[in-house]
Amino acid sequence: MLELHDITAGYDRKAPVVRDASLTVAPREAVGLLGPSGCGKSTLARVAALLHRPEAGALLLDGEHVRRWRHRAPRDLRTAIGIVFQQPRLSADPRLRLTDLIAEPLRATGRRDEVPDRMTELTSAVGLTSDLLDRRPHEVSDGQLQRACLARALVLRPRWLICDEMTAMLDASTTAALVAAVENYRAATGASLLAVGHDHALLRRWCDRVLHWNEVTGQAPSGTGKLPETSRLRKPSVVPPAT
Ligand SMILES: Nc1ncnc2c1ncn2[C@@H]1O[C@H](COP(=O)(O)OP(=O)(O)OP(=O)(O)O)[C@@H](O)[C@H]1O
Repeated sequence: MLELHDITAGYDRKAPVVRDASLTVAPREAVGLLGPSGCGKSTLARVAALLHRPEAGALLLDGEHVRRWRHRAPRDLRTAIGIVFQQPRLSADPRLRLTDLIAEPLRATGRRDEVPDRMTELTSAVGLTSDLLDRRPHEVSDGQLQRACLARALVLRPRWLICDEMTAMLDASTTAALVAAVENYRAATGASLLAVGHDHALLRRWCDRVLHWNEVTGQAPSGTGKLPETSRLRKPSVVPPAT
């Protein structure tokens, strides 16, 4: 279980961008988080991924209170969470070939011997062809680079996966491929998912439950006040190859 309780976080102590946000993601559950641009979704996602220390509130992972963030977070907790960001070019080291980008977390955690097997599994899982693996980020498309970023997020077999607007810049075919890759991974491992985004239709198809920012922060809903309904994704069984 991933639990965020009354999280307050931001970049200026006097003006936090997230105030009293709470949500939980149960084992094997896929939770979608919707909200207007700039409300603080990515900041909350980064708190959940142990990348941003909150000013107040509690994060529990399987009942264990997280007390340290970023490089101070315990390795077993850091490696239990995988995150994929919206803009692959900002999150991928431009000097690394895709093969090194994907394998880097294994090398950083002393698991080099797993690299060959994991590369074979993951490149097939995310639909990356072998000719792309020797290229650097500027030599591939956004969709191909995002596939590599997803493979990197999965390489340590995280128990929780956070997709922060993972498909916002991508076409429908690449979006379907990446969602299918995530769902195939979750079906095989039982991992949980927090998917942040703006696309109501996609999150409602993809996730077991969809929360609006108003619900997470306890603010009064704006507009009609009608909240998204829950429904399940009909999963594509084949990951289309990278284009
Ligand atoms: N590193 C930073 N330093 C200062 N302010 C930041 C930083 N990152 C984000 N912000 C601000 O915090 C607020 C929330 O940003 P955040 O990215 O969490 O929102 P979001 O809901 O994910 O937005 P979007 O849907 O547009 O991606 C915004 O006003 C943004 O300008």
